[in-house]
Amino acid sequence: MSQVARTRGMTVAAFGRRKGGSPLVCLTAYTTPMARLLDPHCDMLLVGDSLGMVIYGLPSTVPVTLEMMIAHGAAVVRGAASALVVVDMPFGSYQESPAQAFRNAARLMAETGCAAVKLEGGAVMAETIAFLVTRGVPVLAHIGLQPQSVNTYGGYGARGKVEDEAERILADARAVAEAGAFAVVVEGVVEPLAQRITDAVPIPTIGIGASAACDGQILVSDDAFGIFADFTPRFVKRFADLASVIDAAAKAYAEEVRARRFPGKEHVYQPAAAPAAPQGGAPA
Ligand SMILES: Nc1nc(=O)c2c([nH]1)NC[C@@H]1CN(c3ccc(C(=O)N[C@@H](CCC(=O)O)C(=O)O)cc3)CN21
Ligand SMILES: CC(C)C(=O)C(=O)O
Ligand SMILES: [Mg+2]
Repeated sequence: MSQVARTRGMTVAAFGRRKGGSPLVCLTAYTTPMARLLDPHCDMLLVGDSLGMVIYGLPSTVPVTLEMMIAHGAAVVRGAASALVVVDMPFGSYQESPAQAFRNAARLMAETGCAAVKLEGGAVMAETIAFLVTRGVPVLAHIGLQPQSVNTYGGYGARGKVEDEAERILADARAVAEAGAFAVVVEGVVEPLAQRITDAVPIPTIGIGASAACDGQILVSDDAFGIFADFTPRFVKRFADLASVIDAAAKAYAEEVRARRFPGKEHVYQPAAAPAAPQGGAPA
């Protein structure tokens, strides 16, 4: 509970003004060292509930807890100097009522120092978004593919392929913008729908699997850097193959340990140098 409000770097207001400008650059981060590395390059760092699948090995984001989001949110805030830090509200922490959402969003903000929270849902969440925003909690909305609803929807397939679903998602975008969300993540929708949404709302659209028509882009950084490969959605581009880098480093370490080449002399603590020969008399 010792986080101080951040007074430099990106604000939600400045983020919102980037609508239609140069694309907003966003990535997920879950740890302090990764936040430090990504911050100079990003407008926003999202502490996504994808951390459940990416770093805890869970089968979906559904079991992720508020405590996990608080611990990782605080870690990312400690590593971020200028990017906006947004923390995902986990499944079950906001769907019950606006009051429940406020209580848990307030904990996320107070205990991590993040600038805003994200929650999944369109028109159904509009009342909750307005309740939070009017009480001091900036909200990033998330529409289209909503991973926390995998059990009701039944999969992670693309959304808005047929016109009636596309119209519902467009109505979701309008509803969250009207409710006061400062921006909206649009996940897994066909390109023409991403374009219609981006044209229809006055807030930035941040796409993931939603084409270059959006005002910005986000990816799970472990996907983009080739660390996570349990599954690879079509929308992921691998900008690095860190899995190979780590594999080669672990192999080299194992070989050197087995050959007793590591640790070397330079890695080993030595006893104090032998004292000079006594000159007679007791030491001072
Ligand atoms: N590592 C990671 N990256 C993500 O983008 C991500 C997570 N985890 N966890 C939370 C959600 C889940 N997401 C997912 C998960 C799987 C697919 C996927 O398998 N997509 C397939 C199509 C699946 C289908 O048609 O049913 C694809 O080919 O894109 C997409 C998004 C996006 N989010
Ligand atoms: C992929 C982004 C949008 C997300 O919600 C997450 O990482 O949990
Ligand atoms: Mg998420």
